[in-house]
Amino acid sequence: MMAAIASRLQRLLYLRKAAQLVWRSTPKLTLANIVLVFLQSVLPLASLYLTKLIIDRITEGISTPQTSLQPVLLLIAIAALVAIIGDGLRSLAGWVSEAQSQIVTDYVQNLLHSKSIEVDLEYYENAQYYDFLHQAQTEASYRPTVIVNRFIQLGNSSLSLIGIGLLLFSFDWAIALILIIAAIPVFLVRLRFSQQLYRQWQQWTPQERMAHYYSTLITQVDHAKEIRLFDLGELFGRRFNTLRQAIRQQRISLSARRSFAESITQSSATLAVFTAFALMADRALMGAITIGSLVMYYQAFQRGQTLLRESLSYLASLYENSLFIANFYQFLDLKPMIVEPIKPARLPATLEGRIEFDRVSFSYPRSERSVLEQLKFTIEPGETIAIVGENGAGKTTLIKLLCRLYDPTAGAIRLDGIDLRDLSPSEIRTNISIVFQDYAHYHLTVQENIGVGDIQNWDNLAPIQQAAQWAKIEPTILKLPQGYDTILGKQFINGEELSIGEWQKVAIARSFLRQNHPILILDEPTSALDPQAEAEILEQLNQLTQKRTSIIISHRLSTVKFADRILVLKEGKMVETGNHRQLMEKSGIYATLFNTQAHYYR
Ligand SMILES: Nc1ncnc2c1ncn2[C@@H]1O[C@H](COP(=O)(O)OP(=O)(O)OP(=O)(O)O)[C@@H](O)[C@H]1O
Repeated sequence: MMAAIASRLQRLLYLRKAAQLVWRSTPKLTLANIVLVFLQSVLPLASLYLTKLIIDRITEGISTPQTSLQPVLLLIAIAALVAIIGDGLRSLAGWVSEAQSQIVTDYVQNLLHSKSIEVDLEYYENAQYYDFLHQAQTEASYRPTVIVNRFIQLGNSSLSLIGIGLLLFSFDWAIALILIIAAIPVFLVRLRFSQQLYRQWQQWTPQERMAHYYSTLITQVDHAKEIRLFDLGELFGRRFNTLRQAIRQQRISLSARRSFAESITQSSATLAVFTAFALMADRALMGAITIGSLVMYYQAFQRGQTLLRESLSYLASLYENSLFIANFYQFLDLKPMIVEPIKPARLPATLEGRIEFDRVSFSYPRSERSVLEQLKFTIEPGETIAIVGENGAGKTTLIKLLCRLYDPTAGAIRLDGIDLRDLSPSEIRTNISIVFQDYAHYHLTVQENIGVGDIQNWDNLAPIQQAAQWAKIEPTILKLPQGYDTILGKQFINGEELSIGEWQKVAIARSFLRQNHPILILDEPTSALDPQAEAEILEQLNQLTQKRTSIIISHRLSTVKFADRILVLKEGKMVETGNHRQLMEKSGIYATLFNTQAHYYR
């Protein structure tokens, strides 16, 4: 009971927040919207009154011969002017509301983007996060504008309703009561179906996302080759249809039930109008009211009914929107675990680059499995360390911890003696230059693709050209139609596709751009390169890593052979350490791996 009340109050709070959001993003247009809707609600009252005056003048004129047409024409002209102004205001209001919703949509999208950047990497490995994101993306872009419009419309229709209600009450309270009673069932039906729609929508989200996933598998370039070669199109298409069919059927069935319930309540409301009409006709026949008044009261009753229905429907819509907007605010409330300490420690102005793993253990969130166990080693400034080990040994995970994308479950990682958890994540990351195993392909120009490695200077072509030369990709770039200005990838017009190895060289160039960063991390940097390119880049690396602390992960033992020290990981534990010669003499895991690889090259 208390929980239900708390959740209702929370929803009211979300409505307020949504209204504030719209106000913050478009104050002028919101004000214009309020004024326009207000004016639009006053005009119908004026035209009602004008209709009464016109009819009364005509009936008077019929009974009094030789009455001039002029006063009636004047009234008709005023009524026409009011109608024209009404049309103009409606068009203007349409434009204002469109402009407002465009701005709010982009504003909301920006909030979603900021939160997506802020949350931990861990959220991206969590299906519930994607459900949240999907719900926020599909609903939040337009709901805040709808909420504000509903508030304004509710305010206005309530104002008009008060006017019409007073008019009807002054005529006959029973008629006013009929008006109210007839509207209540329509309102209750709307509330009930809003709740059902929301509940079902929450259940649909994972299925909708999965259907969307199958659709992207079929339509996106990433899988286009395999879809054709393995003939997967029909299978994925079928799965998409099965999911969509289930959702569609539930939607259609809910919509049918809603329409049926609405038609019943609506018919009773229509019956009420005619009952009221009969009562009014009786009064007119008894001579208690003029024909003009009959028309006015009847129109007032009809208008009052529309207004009341609208007001209640705006209320129901506010309720429905409060349900749907809740997910957006819950998404915005997600808290990153990897945060800036309240008083971050500062790294020395010139970082030495000593890295210390002090009995570091790690399990991924929501997983019992230990990925790293009691890792203890120190990398001295300027040292080049290689990490080897079979697939799944924990090499990339170790790097993710070092970049503070995750925090260790136990133990500590220190940079120049300072625990990473005491440092601001951005300060750690600005000292590291890295090539990830699954580096990104940006469908941007070549210059931008390399420039993202040092975003403060990405306009500066000279260092980018230098990095491209070191990564041995410049000859390829110069052959592209627009050189460094060529867009890479085929997503956009005039885009040029590179080979996988060429893309990898672009990623390497990106990391070379940060040549002043004291720590260099390369996770499988040359996996797609031909032996010649690999040798050239390794040679370059040797020069660039002279004074930097460097970590290289590679399965190609020829790549790691030259490292100062090699760490061998097995199932998250460090099982051997030493330089190439020492490890070969030891005849352990490393020596076996090296000899196996060498055997295949002989
Ligand atoms: N995001 C994740 N959530 C849960 N488990 C993960 C995640 N990423 C990796 N793992 C698990 O952690 C273990 C270590 O993975 P990691 O990527 O560090 O291995 P690796 O040594 O780099 O392997 P490879 O040589 O194949 O690149 C694997 O068993 C993997 O299943």
